[in-house]
Amino acid sequence: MSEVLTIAMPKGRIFEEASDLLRKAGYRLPPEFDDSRKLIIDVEEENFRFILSKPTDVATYVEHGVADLGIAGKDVLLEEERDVYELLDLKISACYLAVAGLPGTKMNDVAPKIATKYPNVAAAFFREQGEQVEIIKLNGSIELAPLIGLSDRIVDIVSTGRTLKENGLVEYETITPITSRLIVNPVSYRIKDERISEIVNALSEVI
Ligand SMILES: Nc1ncnc2c1ncn2[C@@H]1O[C@H](COP(=O)(O)OP(=O)(O)OP(=O)(O)O)[C@@H](O)[C@H]1O
Ligand SMILES: O=P(O)(O)OC[C@H]1O[C@H](OP(=O)(O)OP(=O)(O)O)[C@H](O)[C@@H]1O
Repeated sequence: MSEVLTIAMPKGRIFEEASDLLRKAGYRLPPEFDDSRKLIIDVEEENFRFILSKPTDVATYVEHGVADLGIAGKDVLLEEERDVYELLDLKISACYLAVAGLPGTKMNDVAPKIATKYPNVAAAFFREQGEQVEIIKLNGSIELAPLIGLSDRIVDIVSTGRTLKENGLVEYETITPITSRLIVNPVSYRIKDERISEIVNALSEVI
């Protein structure tokens, strides 16, 4: 019998598409998987242990080795630069990071304010553009910031564009496209390489 692999799955938006992909790749996940408040789900037939976590915490579990594998948004990986390897672009939960703001506005000449959930990505983007900005970290409802005068611009995820539109904001620049990635703990990758390669191959077939 092969060893158990622990996989950190993001709850929320990515969860359904990630489970569908695993099923398409031939893994039998129980119905409990889709409708449960349990945070640890053992799938004995496949020798998997799933841990269900906040999307932003997946890479933390993998970095610390309490999960061998994980599924995480590229946005989170760019923001946190965790010590994990990226094995596959799963091409699910596609969206992109963009700079947005009120239409027809210029950024303040001196230290324009940028509100975002992604302070590191935003700082790196404006640094590369040669702009000195002040980053304001928020945890959600980022689109509020320019509407109430907290910031000149936001850096946030855009998917359908509906949130920007309904709040009267426009996109100024695209930063980078985002999809979810399969990530691995570097030590697990070395010692559980056979099983991990098997999963990578099975998933590659259905991406
Ligand atoms: N429209 C979208 N808004 C936000 N994230 C999206 C969107 N479309 C795809 N994603 C992907 O889904 C991930 C976020 O999932 P979800 O929205 O469930 O988490 P969250 O609730 O924002 O995270 P947290 O619970 O930590 O605040 C992002 O990291 C990104 O990769
Ligand atoms: O382009 P759209 O399809 O409208 O999606 C983009 C919106 O979705 C996300 O917010 P989320 O729903 O996660 O809420 P939050 O503001 O609490 O982060 C993101 O931060 C945008 O606000």
